[in-house]
Amino acid sequence: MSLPEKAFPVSWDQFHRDARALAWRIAGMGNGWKAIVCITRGGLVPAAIISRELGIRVIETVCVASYHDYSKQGEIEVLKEVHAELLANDGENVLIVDDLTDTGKTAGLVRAMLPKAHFATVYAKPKGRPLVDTFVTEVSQDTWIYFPWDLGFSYQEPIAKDHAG
Ligand SMILES: O=P(O)(O)OC[C@H]1O[C@H](OP(=O)(O)OP(=O)(O)O)[C@H](O)[C@@H]1O
Ligand code: HPA
Ligand SMILES: [Mg+2]
Repeated sequence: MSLPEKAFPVSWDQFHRDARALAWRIAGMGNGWKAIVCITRGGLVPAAIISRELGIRVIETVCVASYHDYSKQGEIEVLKEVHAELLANDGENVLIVDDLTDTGKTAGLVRAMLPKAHFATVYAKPKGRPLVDTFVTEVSQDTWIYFPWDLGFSYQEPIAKDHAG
């Protein structure tokens, strides 16, 4: 992946609102969820917010890592699988939660484990979008989303400084 051109920084407040908006969308689909499977680590924060909003108290993890270096995707590694009990019935009534889908590789991998689960992310880029069922905000493929847990305060160059046209 080449270095993304645009930056989309997200504050805690904005992330909380967007994750809650995702919970509202999922709430409209009924309340038969038997568990959330969150994709660590990014899925942990939206899973906590959705769990609180929808009263889903069984939370499982699938531990996946692929971006070892900032913005560079390596081999996807599954560090921990989903518990066998949730794999039964192909993940029916299971809600998979992640912070975003980018190339869709992570979503594709986890979807294959739980083909009947509902896949929800807060943000989606065009390549990953077809792999998720519900999301809140789409950002372009050449944008890097900066999550509040990765950020500190720093000076920002004006957008027009190096931007021709
Ligand atoms: O659609 P993709 O191109 O597969 O990228 C999306 C995945 O990348 C990030 O996770 P990452 O592997 O960086 O691990 P992390 O959640 O621990 O930060 C993000 O949280 C998604 O899970
Ligand atoms: N932001 C943060 N983590 C990511 C992204 C992104 O845009 N794409 C894949 N992992
Ligand atoms: Mg992740």
